[in-house]
Amino acid sequence: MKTPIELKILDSRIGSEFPLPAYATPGSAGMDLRAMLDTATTIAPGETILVPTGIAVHVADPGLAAVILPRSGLGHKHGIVLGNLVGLIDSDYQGPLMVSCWNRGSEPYTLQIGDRLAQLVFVPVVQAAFKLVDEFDTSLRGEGGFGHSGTR
Ligand SMILES: O=c1ccn([C@H]2C[C@H](O)[C@@H](COP(=O)(O)OP(=O)(O)OP(=O)(O)O)O2)c(=O)[nH]1
Ligand SMILES: [Mg+2]
Repeated sequence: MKTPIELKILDSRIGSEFPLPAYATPGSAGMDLRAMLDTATTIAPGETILVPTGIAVHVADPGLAAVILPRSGLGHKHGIVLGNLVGLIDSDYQGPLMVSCWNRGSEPYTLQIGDRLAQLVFVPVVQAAFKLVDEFDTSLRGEGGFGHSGTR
C-alpha cells in the first residue's frame, strides 16, 4: 500500500519526454530524479551546481519527510554526489525540488538533459519535544563515543 504524495509538474518535459519519478522495482526504496537542464552541462572537478528536477512535492504529513540521496554508481564511479551530502525535504516545503550536484572527482562530468542524477526516498519522522533534566538515568555507554570502543 503506497502513500499518496502530491506532486506538481514544473517542467512539461516531465510526463512527456521523461517519465515521472517511479520505483524501478517492487523493492526499490528510492525513485530517481532527473536533471531537467536547458542544455547538457559539464561539472568541473570540485564544482557544485544546482540542478532543477522539474517537479515539486508537498509531503504535507509532519510524520514524513523526503531525503535526496546520491546514486551509488554516479558517486562511486564518477564522483558525482550531493553538495549538501544529503538533501532533506521538509513536509511543508512546496517549492521546486532541487539537487545540489557536486563533482568531488578529478575528471569533468557532463550531465545530459534528463539524466537520472539522484534519488528521492520518503522516510518516517518523529518530531521530538525536549524535556529538560539535570541528570540522565545511567546507560551502558554513558558518555563514551567517537570511537571509544575501538575498531576490533
Ligand atoms: O537537496 C535539497 C535540500 C533541500 N531542498 C528544499 C526542501 C527543503 O525543505 C528546503 C530547505 O532545506 P533545508 O532546511 O535543508 O535548508 P536550509 O538551508 O536550512 O534552508 P531553510 O532556511 O529554507 O530551511 O529546501 C531541496 O529542494 N533540495
Ligand atoms: Mg532549514
